[in-house]
Amino acid sequence: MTTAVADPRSGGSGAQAVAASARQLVKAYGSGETRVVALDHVDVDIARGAFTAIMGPSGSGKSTLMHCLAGLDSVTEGRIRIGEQEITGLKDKKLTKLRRDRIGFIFQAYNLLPTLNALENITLPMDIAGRKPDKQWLETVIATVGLEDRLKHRPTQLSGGQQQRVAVARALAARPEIIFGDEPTGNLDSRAGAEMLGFLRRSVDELGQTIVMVTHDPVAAAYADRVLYLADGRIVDEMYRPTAEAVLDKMLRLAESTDPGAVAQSGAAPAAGPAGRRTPDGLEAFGTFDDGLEDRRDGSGRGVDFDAFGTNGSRP
Ligand SMILES: Nc1ncnc2c1ncn2[C@@H]1O[C@H](COP(=O)(O)OP(=O)(O)OP(=O)(O)O)[C@@H](O)[C@H]1O
Repeated sequence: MTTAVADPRSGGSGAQAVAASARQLVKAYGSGETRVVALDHVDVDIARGAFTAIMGPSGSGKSTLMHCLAGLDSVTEGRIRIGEQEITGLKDKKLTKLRRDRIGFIFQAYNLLPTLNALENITLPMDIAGRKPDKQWLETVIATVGLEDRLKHRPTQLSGGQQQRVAVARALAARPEIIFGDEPTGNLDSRAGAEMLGFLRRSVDELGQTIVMVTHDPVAAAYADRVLYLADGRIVDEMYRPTAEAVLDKMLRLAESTDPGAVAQSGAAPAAGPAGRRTPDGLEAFGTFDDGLEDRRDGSGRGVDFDAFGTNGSRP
């Protein structure tokens, strides 16, 4: 299945620049009886300057897709491009350089170096690449993630949320061509998560940053411009301008179509009640169903400093 980057906001006519793409991407692990096809002929274009979320049940291939797109994992078949450059077939050294110079990462395990303080961790990728940080931008990033008074602290002296903010600041500071995040807000409480997502959103809107994020959380996905749905290693659906409700609804329908029993057995009554309370059971296949949905989604939930991050009104 081919997923073109048509932008419905421009009436579907204007094709957007592509930041990364996969063509007929196959990723298989193991061999013989233990062979697992994690990605099954995936075609996808990731639009430049847009925020893309990847969703799908546990084991559907989300992380594998992200790792392959980011050049962190080899592919079994197919081609990956970052911008115009094909990365499949690149030798390790070139791939490492490409990742270092052009890609930013935000993982749940923050991968901060314990011997460096927060500021040093934030600027480390640029230091390694021999690039001077743009001082003004660095200050903007640090101020926005609220780390000004923690810059001299080492990771062990920071809370989990602060460490994650360092990791996000590190990814953004170098202004990479594309940032990949694997559940970037997974370990944050809802307030810190909303702040982080607001900041990522702002970096897309105001700075043209390209972000790809794997998430299980409909609220997080609602910050994106586009949601891709994976099931069994294939892209089975997508949604532009998502809302948390619409994402949740789509997840429910996909869970029903891939495992009708799960939703039926849960006693779910999809027509009744608020979407967020329907069928946590039926959504288990999607991993961590976020029970805090309503808290963060309702009108008053916007008090969670969305304004401070310039996202008020439009998201999630
Ligand atoms: N290193 C590996 N060796 C063997 N199989 C693997 C490996 N990594 C992933 N897989 C398998 O590939 C499939 C896709 O895994 P992947 O981690 O991409 O799924 P996911 O959608 O990110 O799942 P989750 O939401 O649970 O993190 C799964 O069946 C998984 O068991």
